[in-house]
Amino acid sequence: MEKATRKGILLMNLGSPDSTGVKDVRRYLNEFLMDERVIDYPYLLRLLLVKGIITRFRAPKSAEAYSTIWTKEGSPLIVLTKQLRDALDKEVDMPVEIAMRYGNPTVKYALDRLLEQNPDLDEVIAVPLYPHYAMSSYETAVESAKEIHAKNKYSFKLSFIKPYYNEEHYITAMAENIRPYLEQEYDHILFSYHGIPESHLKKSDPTKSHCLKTGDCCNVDSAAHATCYRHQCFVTTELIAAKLGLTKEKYSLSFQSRLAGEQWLTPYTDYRLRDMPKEGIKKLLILCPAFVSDCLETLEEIAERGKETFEEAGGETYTMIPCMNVHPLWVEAIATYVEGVAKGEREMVL
Ligand SMILES: C=CC1=C(C)c2cc3[nH]c(cc4nc(cc5[nH]c(cc1n2)c(C)c5CCC(=O)O)C(CCC(=O)O)=C4C)c(C)c3C=C
Ligand SMILES: [Fe+2]
Ligand SMILES: [Fe+2]
Repeated sequence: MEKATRKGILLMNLGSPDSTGVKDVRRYLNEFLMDERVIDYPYLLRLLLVKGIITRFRAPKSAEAYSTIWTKEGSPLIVLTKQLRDALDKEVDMPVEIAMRYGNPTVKYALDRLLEQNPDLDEVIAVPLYPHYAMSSYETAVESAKEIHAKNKYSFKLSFIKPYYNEEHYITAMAENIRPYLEQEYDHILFSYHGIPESHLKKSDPTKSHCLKTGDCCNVDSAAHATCYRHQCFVTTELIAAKLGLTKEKYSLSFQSRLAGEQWLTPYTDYRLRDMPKEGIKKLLILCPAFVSDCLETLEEIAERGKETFEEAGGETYTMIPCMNVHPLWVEAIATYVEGVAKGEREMVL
C-alpha cells in the first residue's frame, strides 16, 4: 500500500549468520567481533585475537548452537524482526524496513528500499532495537548507520530514537508481557541482561570519574548515566518491578553471555542459576530485558543451557518468559515513539 508520507522507519537489530554452516557463522563472527566497539583492542591485536583464536574455535561451537534454534524460515532474530516490521507496518502511516548491524539485510539495502518506496523521502527515523545504551550495541548501530548514510550521500535526514530503557511505553509493554507468568507459582524472577566488559562501562563514562568508582555508582545521580549500560539495566528492572508490584526479595538482576579474558559485569547469570537452588530458590521465572526479540542468547543460552544449569543444581521449575517480539503493546510503543518524533511532538531523537 502507498503511504502518504515523506518519512520512513528503519528497525535496526544485531544480525545473525546467513545459515548454520560453519563458514557462514565464521564470516558473521569475524564481522561482529572485528567491530572496534565490540572488541576494542588495537587493530592488529584484535585481528590476531579474533581471526586467529576466537572465531577459529568458536565458529563450530556457535554453528552447533545456532542449529538448535534455527527455524525453516531462518534465524529467529531475523524472522522475529521481520514479523515486528510487518506488525508495525500495519500500525503506522510510514514505510518500515529492517537492517542488521552485521550480516543481512544491510543498512544500505534497507535505506535504498525505503527510497524506492518513496523517492520524496525527507527523513528516516531509525529505531535501534536495544533499550539500553552500550557501545557494543546501540552506539555501534548508530555510528555505522551514520557512516553509511554519509558515504552514500542520501538526501534525506537520518535520525535515531534514543535508548528507551526508562520510557513508559517500553516499561508497560515489558510488564504486560511478564504479567501472565506471575499467575504460576514461583519463588523468584531473574532479570538477565546481556553482559559487557567493565572496561566498556568506564570507556563510555563521559565524566571519566563516575562509573565503577564506587560499588553504588549507578544509584548516585550523574551525567554518566546517559551512556551507562549498568545504570540503565538497574532502572529498567526497578521500573518493571514497580509496575508489577514485586517486592524486593522476589526479584534480582544478573548479566549473561560473556567472553573469556576480561572482567564483565556481575553477577553472572550462569553462577546465579547454579547458586539459587542452594539458597532455596527452586521455582524460577527468568527474562531477558536487553533483548526485544528472541535470539540465540535467549533461546539457546537461557532457555536451554540455563535450564540445565538450574535443574542440575537442584532447581525444580524453570520458566523463561519470551521477549516481547510482536506483543501488541510493544508494537504500539514503537509506533508512539516514531510518530511522536515524526510529528515533532516527542523529543526522542539523538
Ligand atoms: C543487548 C545487546 C547486546 C550487547 C550489549 C552485546 C554485547 C556483546 N556481545 C558480544 C559477543 C557475542 N554476542 C553474540 C550474540 C548476540 N549478542 C546480542 C546482543 C548484544 N551483544 C544478540 C541479540 C545476539 C544474538 C544474535 C543472534 O543471531 O541470535 C555472539 C554470537 C553468538 C555466539 O557465538 O555466542 C557473540 C560472540 C560481545 C563480545 C559484546 C560486548 C563486548
Ligand atoms: Fe552479544
Ligand atoms: Fe554507572
